[in-house]
Amino acid sequence: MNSESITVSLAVLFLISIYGKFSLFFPILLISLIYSPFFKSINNNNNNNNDFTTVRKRKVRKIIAPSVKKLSKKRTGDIYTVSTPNTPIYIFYSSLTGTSKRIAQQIFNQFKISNNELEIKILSIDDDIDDLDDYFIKIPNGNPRYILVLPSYETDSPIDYFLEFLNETNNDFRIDKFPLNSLTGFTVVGLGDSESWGGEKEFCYQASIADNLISKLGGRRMFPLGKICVKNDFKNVADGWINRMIDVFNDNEPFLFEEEDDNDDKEDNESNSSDKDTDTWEMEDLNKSDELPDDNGLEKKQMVAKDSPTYKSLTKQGYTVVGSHSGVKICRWTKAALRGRGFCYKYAFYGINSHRCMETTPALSCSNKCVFCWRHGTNPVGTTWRWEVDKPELILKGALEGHYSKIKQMRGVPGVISKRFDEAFKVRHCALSLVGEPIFYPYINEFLEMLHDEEISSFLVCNAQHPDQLRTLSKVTQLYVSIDAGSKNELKIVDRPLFRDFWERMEECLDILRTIQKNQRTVFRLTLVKGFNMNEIQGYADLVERGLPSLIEIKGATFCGSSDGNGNPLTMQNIPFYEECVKFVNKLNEELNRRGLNYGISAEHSHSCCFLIANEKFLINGEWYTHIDYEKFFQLLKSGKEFNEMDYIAKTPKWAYFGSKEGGFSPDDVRFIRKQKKESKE
Ligand SMILES: Cc1cc2nc3c(=O)[nH]c(=O)nc-3n(C[C@H](O)[C@H](O)[C@H](O)COP(=O)(O)O)c2cc1C
Ligand code: SF4
Repeated sequence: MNSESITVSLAVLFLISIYGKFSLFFPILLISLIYSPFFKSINNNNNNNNDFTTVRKRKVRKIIAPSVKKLSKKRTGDIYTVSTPNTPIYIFYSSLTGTSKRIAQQIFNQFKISNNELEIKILSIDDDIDDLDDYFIKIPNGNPRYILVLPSYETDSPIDYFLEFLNETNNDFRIDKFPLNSLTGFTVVGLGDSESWGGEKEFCYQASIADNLISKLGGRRMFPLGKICVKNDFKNVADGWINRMIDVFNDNEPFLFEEEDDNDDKEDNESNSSDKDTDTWEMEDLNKSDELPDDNGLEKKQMVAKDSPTYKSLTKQGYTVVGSHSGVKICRWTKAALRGRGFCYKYAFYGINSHRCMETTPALSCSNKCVFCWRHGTNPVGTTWRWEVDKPELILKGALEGHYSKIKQMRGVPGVISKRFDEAFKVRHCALSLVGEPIFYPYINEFLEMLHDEEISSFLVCNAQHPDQLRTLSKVTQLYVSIDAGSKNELKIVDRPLFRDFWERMEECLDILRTIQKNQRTVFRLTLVKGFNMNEIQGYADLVERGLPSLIEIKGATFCGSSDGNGNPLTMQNIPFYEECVKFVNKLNEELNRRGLNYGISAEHSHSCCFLIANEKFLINGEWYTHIDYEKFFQLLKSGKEFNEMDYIAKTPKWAYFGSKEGGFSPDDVRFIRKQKKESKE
């Protein structure tokens, strides 16, 4: 306790003691408050000791790095020397606009030049690491050394998720309190812009938080946190930090590491406040923008703020960002249908008019990082909603405006059919499946109701990771869950889920489909990726048996860019051929029938390598009824009565049948094959 607090406390004590009968109670209360952890933490936060050899107070732990020697014990705790043999080095970085990636690469190259023998790896936290647990909970062998290169963004970015992960690990009682103890050591370098974000809690603030959290998780700081401004003598400062750091890492000189003792807590707390707070950073800084505080008193960021790199990346890819977390994009089938060049597979399977369909999402963030997803590295990820929330009215209005403005741009395109162009200005279908996870949006039910009020059908796709939201989801025209693999191992590889209990979550979602949501028209969507998820027929059949969906859509993955820097590791080798997909579909159908589950292959859209297996309740008198009577659906909704998926079925046209000569291509349209493709076919 410092002298000011003692003076204030004595004055307050004196005043209170003049109240006769409370004279004993208040002084006792005040004294206990002064010694309480709350007062202590306020007091401690005023101390900004940045000595990198000390760490925050914590329980004493077993030191398991082999090269740690106890030097002495003093009142504040034990002091160790940690020698730095040539253990492997891991350079982690996160980068939205490339600067941190370049610095990480420079560190990698310089280490290589200085010591060719060194085992050294460079990893993008966002793209190369499927599971953060593998590096920040279970540590790779050999007591490695970690170097983290982190930019700071006041707007939401993948770094927020990384910091959230470190913070959760720090608070998770199931996990070893000091998982980073087996590292030989670590250092962090932050990149930021001190001209625009010069405040103490702004400049490189996320690197500071990471540095603090890694230390709390048991990491031993081998070199002080670096903060480099990209606008201010950038090259010199960066070179200086990197050179000194590499010298220190290579010189094998032991460094000091101090740890606090938990035995004489009270005494230490009282007398050593000055060496407790190496960190002036608290978790509130994770969310430090000036937006509305949430229920926990934390401040919230926008998911995709207008000035963020994510916004730029999404708009460059043709998305219209609506509000701060929703998006709309005109689909290539919508354009094709406007030009009479064919409808998407949903026209063949369910009668969706592609030119009257809007593809949108009220939540651009996702809790997976699927290998076949067309989103590119910068997209927001998270397991909980940590952003500002936009109202459903704003989202629907903005999405329709964005969609119509893109339709308008099509007016001069050769071949646009005027009737379809007119119709396109009254959207009839909404595919909630663009990127991200629509069910994550806190007002998804209100949003659906608004769509239905406008007589817009809703096809909602979810990733089977949010059972709580699925349980309370209201009626949709068609409810999808993505089933991206038939086994836990494959699902982890394909979806790269953020949830640790991703498999159990998926199983729970399937149980919900079979029970609570049994009246919905449910669809499993399988995306086949060669070399990833095409073998586990038994596993897929188990999942079908568990969820009992009305329909199963099976689609060969489409190629959406190289693995070069966009977080998508697929190449053309992973895209299955039509015949390979047919083989898979036949096998799955046979397995379902073998188990006594009545499904049949009903339709196909060979053009996009897409197939439909349907429950045989949709096969009436030898004819398939997988199409939807949309009018009927809205009538039923308005009636307020209970209804199920069989109440709004319609007949499937023969040209959409599996094996038909049209292969699901609408006979009203003309198939257009791009010149290049045509030539290669010929
Ligand atoms: C939208 C936006 C927000 C930023 N916010 C901060 C900030 O809060 N603090 C800071 O020090 N730098 C901030 N910066 C600067 C970046 O951290 C800096 O440009 C960094 O080099 C980016 O690294 P990267 O290219 O690896 O993504 C911001 C930059 C942008 C574009
Ligand atoms: S259903 Fe999907 S693919 Fe078909 S038009 Fe709509 S958004 Fe495009």
